[in-house]
Amino acid sequence: MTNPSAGNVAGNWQDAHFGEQGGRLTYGDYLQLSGLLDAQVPESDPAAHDELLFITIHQVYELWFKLILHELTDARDRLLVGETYLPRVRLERCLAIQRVLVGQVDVIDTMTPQDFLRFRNKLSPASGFQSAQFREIEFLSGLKDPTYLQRFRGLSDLETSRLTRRLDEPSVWEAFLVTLEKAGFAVASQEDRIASLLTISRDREHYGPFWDLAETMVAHDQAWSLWRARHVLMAERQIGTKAGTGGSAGGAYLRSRVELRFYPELWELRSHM
Ligand code: HEM
Ligand SMILES: N[C@@H](CC(=O)c1ccccc1NC=O)C(=O)O
Repeated sequence: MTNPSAGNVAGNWQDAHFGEQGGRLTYGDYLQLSGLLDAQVPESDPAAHDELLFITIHQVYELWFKLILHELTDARDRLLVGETYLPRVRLERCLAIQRVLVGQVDVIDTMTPQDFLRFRNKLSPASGFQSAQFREIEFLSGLKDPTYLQRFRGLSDLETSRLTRRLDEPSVWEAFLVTLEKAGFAVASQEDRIASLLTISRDREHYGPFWDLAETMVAHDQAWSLWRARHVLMAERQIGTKAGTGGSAGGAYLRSRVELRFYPELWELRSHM
């Protein structure tokens, strides 16, 4: 049996010229696709087949990095005024994105070392070490490393000013401490902070929002380390023990970075429970 209203829906859809109801905005304009899809420019000539994959995956990473910065900045700003609910929501979104960041390594793993070597020599001295947004995420999360600005001299003026700003402004960790302080917890010394966090951990009925927030921060931290660990395997699968295009020892350098933490005191807390 036919459904008369279904026929109407189809008829209305055609009559209305769906997507052309008089407005001028199109999908392509809204998403600036002409610029976006024009921005994959291989260095190899003739182009090595897998270079498009390599460029695309890095661009996708940088877009997700931009969104993570947007979320973390808002989480930090809200923590500074004592909020806990939306900061946790923002961090949960970062976490979902970070799982995607780890998952999409599978796409790079479809490239063989032979195919990577067809264009790798064109990349030097560039490397992921130069990703300013990656470093901004680290600074904003809580892992501030002022020596990065000296170690990497090829930053653009804009990148330098953004990174300097991230070093100067409060990190998510510093803002978390502001929130705890506003709620009456002592945060001046590491001893104070561990004691405060222990109090929170022992009375979740009372301090649930603080506990949940701290756990989401641990998850954000953990997911970043998982990406680092996955990146070591990605790199060694491609280049073994060779030095990196960026001038580091390669896999050995990357492995030394896996143990870095955004929130060492939240991990330390576990030992005191
Ligand atoms: C074929 C795949 C890849 C290889 C072989 C590789 C290799 C390396 C190596 C050897 C380094 C150390 C710096 C150097 O001396 O070059 C490095 C750093 C880095 N790479 Fe990759 N990488 C790959 C893919 C990616 C992807 C897809 C991303 C995503 C953005 C990325 C992001 C980074 C970042 C952020 C660093 C700096 C890490 C730090 O200083 O803690 N890499 N990579
Ligand atoms: N550092 C890598 C090359 C590489 O992966 C790369 C090169 C240019 C821009 C981004 C890169 N991605 C991560 O390091 C290598 O040594 O093979």
